[in-house]
Amino acid sequence: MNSVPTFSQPVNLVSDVSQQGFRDAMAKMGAAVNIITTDGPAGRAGFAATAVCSVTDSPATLLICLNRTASVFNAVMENGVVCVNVLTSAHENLSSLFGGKTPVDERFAAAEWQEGVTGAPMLADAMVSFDCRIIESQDVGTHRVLFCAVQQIREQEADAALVYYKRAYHHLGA
Ligand SMILES: NC(=O)C1=CN([C@@H]2O[C@H](COP(=O)(O)OP(=O)(O)OC[C@H]3O[C@@H](n4cnc5c(N)ncnc54)[C@H](O)[C@@H]3O)[C@@H](O)[C@H]2O)C=CC1
Ligand SMILES: Cc1cc2nc3c(=O)[nH]c(=O)nc-3n(C[C@H](O)[C@H](O)[C@H](O)COP(=O)(O)O)c2cc1C
Repeated sequence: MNSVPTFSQPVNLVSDVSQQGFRDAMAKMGAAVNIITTDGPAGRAGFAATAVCSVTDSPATLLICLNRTASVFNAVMENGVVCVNVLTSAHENLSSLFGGKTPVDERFAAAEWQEGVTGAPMLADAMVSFDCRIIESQDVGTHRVLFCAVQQIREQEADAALVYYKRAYHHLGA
């Protein structure tokens, strides 16, 4: 079951750039690290993600690119809600847990969570959390692009952000 509308129009994927060439180039694009969580009828799940960006402020909307082979995929699509938890420098180990093959209960046991308005788990000490409802999605290659309407924002004070750059974690603003 899939509660989020998905546009099936194929996207032109022709490119002369190799997969490895693209990844090597993308490794030079530093990015904030996030833990994306969901909860609802399909259960709790979460994954680490750098492919997150702002779409528009009117109405407040984010996009997330989720690999369709990820273990969280069905839960995210069936629940139709996500919380984007932006990580601080204190969350390096947590990111590794949510980015690997770790069982879901072990991932969530490593931190404290609260419930946002959508029911998705909010990381208690995140830099900022965006609690969202998924309103549209589009498949592109291996990934599904999720368009997410922001329902609630919670911000907190933190010394430094967690950044992923050249295949390693860095602390920004420490
Ligand atoms: N957007 C994504 O799906 C990302 C997935 N990852 C996962 O973490 C693993 C380790 O990543 P790295 O240490 O950075 O080394 P890597 O060489 O596998 O990836 C380098 C960069 O390429 C991009 N990338 C990697 N896999 C991708 C994918 N399937 N689709 C689109 N972009 C992708 C990301 O920007 C990543 O930081 C990756 O192999 C992948 O499984 C990591 C970052 C982003
Ligand atoms: C730093 C980092 C960033 C990641 N960014 C993304 C991302 O933006 N989109 C995505 O689908 N997977 C991303 N991943 C991979 C997922 O977190 C996860 O490892 C992958 O979906 C496999 O998880 P599974 O074992 O639960 O299937 C990233 C992993 C790491 C370590």
